[in-house]
Amino acid sequence: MSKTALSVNINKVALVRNTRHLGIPSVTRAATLCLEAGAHGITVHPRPDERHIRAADVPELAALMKNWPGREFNIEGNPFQNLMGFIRDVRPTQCTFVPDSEDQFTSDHGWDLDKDGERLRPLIREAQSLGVRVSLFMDPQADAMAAAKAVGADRVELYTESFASAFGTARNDEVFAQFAQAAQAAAAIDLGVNAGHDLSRDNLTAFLRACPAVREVSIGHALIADALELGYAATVRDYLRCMAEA
Ligand SMILES: CC(=O)[C@@H](O)[C@H](O)COP(=O)(O)O
Ligand SMILES: NCC(=O)COP(=O)(O)O
Repeated sequence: MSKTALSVNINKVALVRNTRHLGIPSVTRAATLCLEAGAHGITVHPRPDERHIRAADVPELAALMKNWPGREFNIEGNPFQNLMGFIRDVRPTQCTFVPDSEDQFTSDHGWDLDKDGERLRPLIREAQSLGVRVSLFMDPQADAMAAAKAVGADRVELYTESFASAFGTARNDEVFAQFAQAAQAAAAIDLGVNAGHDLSRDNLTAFLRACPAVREVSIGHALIADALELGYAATVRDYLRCMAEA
């Protein structure tokens, strides 16, 4: 069994649902099937434009998660936009602060803490005072980990797109080393490390071998694409197998 938790991001289930007014596929049913198959948590990123997860999904998922003690609900978003309202209302296990603009195509960079650290600090403290763990979405820069710790974060989430796109290419080793160094720098100062973005069945085992200290991976796009072919249960079990092989 892997030491790392798998949190399934179900944004893309909502994306398909939103193209009709029929309520299918259901995000709560998707979450239930993933949890039944052994996923350790569920992640959503309710963007202000509600292109996939809608505000109304969040309390429904929070209520569902109460039936799964020990499993984690992670809400991602920008705390200067709509995220803090969700945190105050449903108090998830974890929130991940992401510096996306309102119309961002998808997340594509981590925080610049020189610029935003001081305005994040009170929001981090507020979330923690509500019992919510705070993770900061960060680029894989070892020298930025101390600043994440200094503003009060419990964890960082390393933005893994560059890992996924370098995987198996000439840049493979250089980028692996960059992630390993960032994860080690965080662990050395007792800052928990999560990771996510474009992780898949192809690159997940290699990622966790390079960064064994990672506490949680959140995976959505590739996992839901696999689930269209294999079903949620077989897909989740296969991701857990990839993690166990690391
Ligand atoms: C924070 C992050 O890494 C994202 O992967 C995100 O949650 C995905 O967002 P979309 O599903 O809207 O692309
Ligand atoms: N935090 C990353 C996440 O939740 C899912 O990212 P992706 O697998 O959809 O790229």
